[in-house]
Amino acid sequence: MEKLAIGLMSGTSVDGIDAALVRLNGFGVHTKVDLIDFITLPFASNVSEEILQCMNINESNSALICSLNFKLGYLFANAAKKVCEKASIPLSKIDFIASHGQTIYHFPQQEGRFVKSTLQIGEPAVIAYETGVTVISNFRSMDMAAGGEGAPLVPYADFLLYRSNLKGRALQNIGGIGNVTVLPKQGTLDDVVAFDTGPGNMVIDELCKMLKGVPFDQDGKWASQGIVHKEIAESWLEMNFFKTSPPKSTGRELFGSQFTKQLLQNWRHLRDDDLIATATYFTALSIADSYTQFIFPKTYIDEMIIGGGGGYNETLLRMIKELLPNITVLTQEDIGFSSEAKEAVAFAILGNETMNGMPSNVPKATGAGSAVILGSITIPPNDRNIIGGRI
Ligand SMILES: Nc1ncnc2c1ncn2[C@@H]1O[C@H](COP(=O)(O)OP(=O)(O)OP(=O)(O)O)[C@@H](O)[C@H]1O
Ligand SMILES: CC(=O)N[C@H]1[C@@H]2OC[C@@H](O2)[C@@H](O)[C@@H]1O[C@H](C)C(=O)O
Repeated sequence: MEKLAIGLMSGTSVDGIDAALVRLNGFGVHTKVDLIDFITLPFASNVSEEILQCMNINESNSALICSLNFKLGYLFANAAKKVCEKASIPLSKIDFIASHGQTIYHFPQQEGRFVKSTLQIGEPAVIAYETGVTVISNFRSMDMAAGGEGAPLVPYADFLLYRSNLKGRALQNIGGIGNVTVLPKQGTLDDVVAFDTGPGNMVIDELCKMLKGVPFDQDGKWASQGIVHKEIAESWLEMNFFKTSPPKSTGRELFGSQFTKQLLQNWRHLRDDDLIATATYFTALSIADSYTQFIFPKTYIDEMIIGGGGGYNETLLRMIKELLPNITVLTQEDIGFSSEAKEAVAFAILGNETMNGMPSNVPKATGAGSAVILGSITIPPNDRNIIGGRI
């Protein structure tokens, strides 16, 4: 049966809310998905600052998180309304909204008194009330309850959309964080491997903010003008995270502003453009090294397909191609999809699985003990039929 759904995503870059309006047919391996429309609503600078403050363990507090949860709920609801307006489709025609929310903190493993846990905020009751549409949210918690890291979750959608009988594929996302889904040629869901490769644009963005007063390195321009200090980037790769075998996930906790401040302190003698070039090479190297260590020994890869905003950084793309000369490196655009919309579409697909009672984590990717149905369902205020059988 055909369904209309909206996927909402706000990622680790904290640049804005992506909203993808999609048409879905079927579920599981029979899923067909068409992107009808897509928007990004950038965060006002005071909102992104507040989110970053909430994420910072030294600056956050419970009042801030309490308020931001609702504030983001309204912003997510607005993004859903706006994408419907753009597509001239009334909200009343939407079957469900799948909202990833904003990750505020992520402990993939226990750290001292902090137990393994993850928190995505953006109150689903507000989204359901404001739109009158059923909302699926809190996707990561059930995977973590089942022993997983709660991330990455997109691999399930990657398997449905990009598996191939002819080619081994690696879907490389370069958002704030980098993560890869490995789809062996003729593989089944059980053959899918996925993990976070390290920083995506996070360190580059931080350097651009601190050194240039701009949010990111547009098309990789600053990096293209700088000199790469390969030996310095290689020394950053000595961190334990890069040596750990998958499953593994990471975030701003490891590669956020603290990390970049430390780099600036240690390498302050380098020219600004050289630091940005070296950080860009660091991302490229961390991706290439992940493939060499953990993917190539087990799986033949024909092509890497890059998604996420990093796909627009031409210098980063060139460096990845140079470091991995034996595989074809493409972007989502090269194969007729959208780099920006990919994750929002993926969450609409995960929401569809939940509404059909299907598990959608990939235990090998997250480390969960079993495949589980993801998400919490929030019923809109006046929908009395939903428990009676529509789910
Ligand atoms: N034209 C461009 N040139 C260079 N970099 C760009 C460009 N457009 C976007 N980016 C980068 O992409 C980032 C946003 O990427 P994206 O929206 O995929 O991240 P995200 O979804 O927030 O992160 P994650 O996938 O880790 O959750 C920006 O912060 C910027 O660094
Ligand atoms: C905890 C969390 O929000 N993790 C994100 C983050 O951003 C990229 C990478 O780190 C990935 O692990 C994950 O997001 C994508 C959407 C995922 O779950 O597949």
